[in-house]
Amino acid sequence: KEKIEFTTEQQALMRVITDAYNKHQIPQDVTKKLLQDQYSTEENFLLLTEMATSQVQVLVEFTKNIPGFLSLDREDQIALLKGSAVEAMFLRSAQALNKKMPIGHTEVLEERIHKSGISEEFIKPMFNFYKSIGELHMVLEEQALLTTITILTPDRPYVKDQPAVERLQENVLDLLRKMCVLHHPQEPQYFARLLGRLTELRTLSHYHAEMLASWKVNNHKFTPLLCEIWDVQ
Ligand SMILES: O=C(c1ccccc1)c1ccc(-c2nc3ccccc3n2[C@H](C(=O)NC2CCCCC2)C2CCCCC2)cc1
Repeated sequence: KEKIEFTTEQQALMRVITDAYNKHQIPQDVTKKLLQDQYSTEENFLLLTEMATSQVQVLVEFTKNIPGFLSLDREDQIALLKGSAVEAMFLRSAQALNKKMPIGHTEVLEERIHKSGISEEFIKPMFNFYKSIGELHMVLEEQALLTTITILTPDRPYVKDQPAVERLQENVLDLLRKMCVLHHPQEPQYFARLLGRLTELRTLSHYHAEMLASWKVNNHKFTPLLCEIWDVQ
């Protein structure tokens, strides 16, 4: 059995990232709202744009707490945020769906999402992703580290100093690998499975602009922040 040792730096990194992940999350009221009422397609679209807008704001605050992020080139910081915002949104959505809820609530929530106005062709890949995240039973630290790794992806469009991002990402990858052995000792491939989800996530975000266009509403109105981040309008 491999003895897991964390260096002092790794312990500090884990704490900073976990605390920031906990602190910067929108109140899970989207699930409460969805469980309360059945909304029209228009209302659901508006709800998504509101939730996604506040989630981008929260993501910006979260990245400020990633050690080294603010020392990156300023334009690279923007490129990393822009490149990871949709993926971070789907990760948060997956966690919102897979959260422990009273009996029957998850089914109601899934039903409401199915009926929200999202076109059928995108429902399947989206729920496949949510299910594959749920099966991993990630602990909170793993969720926080996985989100950080997504943000610190060196090969996003327009990133100039990729090696600087790689160095930051490597530290977080090393820490996540150890956390996986610690929390899932019986599953030696767990770390690899976790990283495999990032490939699925990138595919989802690749189609996102097209997915939005297919949402059955007349005019797709977005906030200025979403127009920036989502490449829409
Ligand atoms: O961009 C999306 C898309 C996908 C396919 C086609 C077109 C757009 C696309 C993206 C997230 C979700 C999505 N999956 C969810 C899983 C569980 C709970 C809510 C979820 N949502 C939406 C949501 O508000 N997500 C929040 C979660 C916190 C972080 C910010 C985002 C609502 C919006 C009201 C209607 C029903 C779903 C649903 C959809």
